[in-house]
Amino acid sequence: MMATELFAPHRLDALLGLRSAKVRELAAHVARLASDGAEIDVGRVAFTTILNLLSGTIFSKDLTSLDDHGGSKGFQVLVAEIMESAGSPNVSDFFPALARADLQGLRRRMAGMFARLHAVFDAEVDGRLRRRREDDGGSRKESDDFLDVLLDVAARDGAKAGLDRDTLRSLFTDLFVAGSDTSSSTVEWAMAELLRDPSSMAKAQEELARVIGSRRSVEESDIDHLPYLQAVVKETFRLHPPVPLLLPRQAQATVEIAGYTVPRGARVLVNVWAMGRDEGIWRPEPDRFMPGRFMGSAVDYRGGDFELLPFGAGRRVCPGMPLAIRMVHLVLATLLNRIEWRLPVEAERTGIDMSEKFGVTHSSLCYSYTSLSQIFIQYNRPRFICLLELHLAMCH
Ligand code: HEM
Repeated sequence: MMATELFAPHRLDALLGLRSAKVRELAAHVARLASDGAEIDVGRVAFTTILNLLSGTIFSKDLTSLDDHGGSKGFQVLVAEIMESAGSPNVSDFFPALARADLQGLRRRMAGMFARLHAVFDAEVDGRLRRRREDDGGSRKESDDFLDVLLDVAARDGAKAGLDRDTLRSLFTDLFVAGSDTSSSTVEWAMAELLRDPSSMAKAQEELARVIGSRRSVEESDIDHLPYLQAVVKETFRLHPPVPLLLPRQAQATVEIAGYTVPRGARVLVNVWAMGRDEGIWRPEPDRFMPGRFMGSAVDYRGGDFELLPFGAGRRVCPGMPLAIRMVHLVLATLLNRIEWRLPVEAERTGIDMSEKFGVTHSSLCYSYTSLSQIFIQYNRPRFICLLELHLAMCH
């Protein structure tokens, strides 16, 4: 259903105007901060914008705001907290016998956070059902967003559709948790890499100036005409895949792969982080950010080229990929279009801290025309490498 209904091109196209409005707000927000001489927290504005792009697509509504007034931050803070807890190493994953004891209290904390998140979703569903009842006995469509599609299917197929309240809650939770930090951290890594590499930054901005001209806002239809921007996104996925080990798999049968025996029932982690830096594949300088390596190359990230798999591949490939690709290019292009970025004096002197942090963490990277304060981003490299070696050692 995700592939055929929710993320189908016609559905995403139908909500194109809504996403366009969100990135226009982002452009205006950044311009306002810049004219005030304020610092711009790239991680925060990207995260907020992506959350609203998602909530627009799902509920036709903003669930947070770029401006800090009012209580609009609640939802954003909640999603960020869930990401952080979900990404924390959990002793129970490695010693299932201890799971019931919930030694770190993670399960208890997550349950509380999910209850708050579900209350937000319940309010959206209840409100929509009420309005649909008021409109022509429930037959009129409100907006063609994901919620309408799901309620239409539930109304048409009844219990057969399997879309009861619990399922809707889980589905929305999956979409927000899986779709927000992954997309916004990609934008943030791309900006960090471009700031460290002025010649790539200049190329991306020249291309935007050529293609977008004097228009203030970038549209999704422009993306096809921005090959260098696309190369920047590919190079960012190669070096900084937001899900570095994909989702765990379990071997259904004992198989031999590259000289290793993977026994039936073994849990297998695919280390796309290491694959993206494999010097046998990525020559020259696999650790260096060089978007130009993708210019004129047919290698793509949609699951067909096994050297670049930020969205996974096969039956469990990320279902949100069509939306993620649109959002990441759109937000990145909006931040780069007609804006001259510079690091703050201090960061200019010390360099950007590009170290990675364990967990699915809402990162914070601040820039302005004149300043950047800090950066802390995901995933601890050594830990992931150790984990993979441990698994291979266990399987061998
Ligand atoms: C740059 C952005 C994104 C990246 C890199 C990404 C990557 C991934 C990866 C690697 C997986 C696991 C696939 C596998 O193990 O083979 C996954 C699963 C998933 N993604 Fe994404 N994702 C992104 C954005 C999104 C968005 C925007 C949504 C929805 C709004 C989304 C929804 C999901 C869901 C629901 C799953 C779980 C699918 C399942 O259980 O099989 N993702 N994603």
